Amino acid sequence: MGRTLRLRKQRQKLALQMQPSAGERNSFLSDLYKYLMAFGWQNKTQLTARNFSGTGRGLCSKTKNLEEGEILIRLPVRSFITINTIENDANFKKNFNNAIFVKEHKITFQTLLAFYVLYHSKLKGSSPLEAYITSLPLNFTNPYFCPINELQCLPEAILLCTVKQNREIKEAYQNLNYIFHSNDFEQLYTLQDFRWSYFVVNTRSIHISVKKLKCENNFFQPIIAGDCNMALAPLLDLFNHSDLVKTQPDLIFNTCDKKLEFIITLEESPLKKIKRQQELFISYGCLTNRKLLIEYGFTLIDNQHDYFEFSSNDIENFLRREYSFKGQTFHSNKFKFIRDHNLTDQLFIHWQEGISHNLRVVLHLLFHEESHFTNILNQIAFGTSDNLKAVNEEVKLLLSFKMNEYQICINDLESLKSLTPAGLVAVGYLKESLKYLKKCLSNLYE
Ligand SMILES: C[S@@+](CC[C@H](N)C(=O)[O-])C[C@H]1O[C@@H](n2cnc3c(N)ncnc32)[C@H](O)[C@@H]1O
Repeated sequence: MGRTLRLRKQRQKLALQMQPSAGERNSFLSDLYKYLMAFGWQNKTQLTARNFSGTGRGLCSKTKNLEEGEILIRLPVRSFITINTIENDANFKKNFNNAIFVKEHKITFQTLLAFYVLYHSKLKGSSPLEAYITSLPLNFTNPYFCPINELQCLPEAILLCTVKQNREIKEAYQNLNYIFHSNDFEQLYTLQDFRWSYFVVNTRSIHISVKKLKCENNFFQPIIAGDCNMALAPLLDLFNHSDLVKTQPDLIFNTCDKKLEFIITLEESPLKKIKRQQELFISYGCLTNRKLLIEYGFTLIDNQHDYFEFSSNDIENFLRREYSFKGQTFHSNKFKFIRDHNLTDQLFIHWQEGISHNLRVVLHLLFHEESHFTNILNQIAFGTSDNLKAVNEEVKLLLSFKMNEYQICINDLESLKSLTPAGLVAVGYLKESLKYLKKCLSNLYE
């Protein structure tokens, strides 16, 4: 069997495995409805969950056609898991002794929220959040979940992001172990389990202003680094993302029951009318495919918000390995200047808008500036952009260099015997990036 056919079959098999069987399908929904209705929720838009081809599980309206300007979902904020939920959970708080909270072991609210989900997932039938916990996915497809042999095939920039996530997760877990009041912490809550709950929060949390929540207790306040403007929102977190829609989240005060409500309005959609049973999307923000891959474990085809970012390592590798620069030397003062002035931030290319200002400056300084004296470099970098020479030829070489690297990554991944769901998603990202780089390159030749 050819490699492409084998991979296609593998992809189809995995897609089937990831789909719940007929019996399991949406069995969580009725309990989730009951959970929400206990807080006064009315399913005004008749939302239901379904499996959609291409995006997996998502939401649609069972009976209503919806259009721009309409509210997609309206939920009572009391049904969310917020800092208030945690602060008001006396049983949960019993596991902590806030007298030993020290600044060396501070945790982010994301960590506390992730641990709260994990804690409730272990309570099984006795958790008031059981209906919500049951609605959560068991697996994720972020590159973080790629096994070593797949990770080794990924581009350095992706690998570095997963290394960073790993460091943050381990540090968070150690800090939780320190503040949790039991010697059995690691047996009760394994690092493996914590990874799951960490990604539950990473892929599903929403932003909510803590000021509007009016926090009554502050037991955890001394141990939290940063703000608590984050929440888990049952049902709402079943909406998939689209780059083509514009949605507006709002926190409003319902004058009838005098309670806070969270609503999402559909502001713009390419489909003016979304028919019943058709998938409803929200926007998670203007996110690039790299961000979607790292944080959410998926990518979009022809993502409207995409651009391609280069790191300082990319530029260094390009100078070191590009064949046509063999024998060429680049003065170390230029590198120092570029680093010291943070010119390696925001090095990107957009297929229509071209390269970012910083990328233009960096390529000019490296390839077109004869002087290496700081005052001259300063004048060029921070003077008018008329001083900058055209760098099209260097950009073409940089794009070809990067395309070659991505093609090698794809070949390496596809030559593995089998790929995990996370590996398959990573291949999809690489192919989409390659397509994007080709589009940028062909624009330069026009
Ligand atoms: C907030 S949840 C949305 C509901 C999720 N599909 C579920 O079954 O629970 C976010 C996750 O959904 C998936 N997702 C969201 N939008 C997607 C899209 N356009 N295509 C593919 N997967 C998507 C990703 O796995 C992401 O991490």
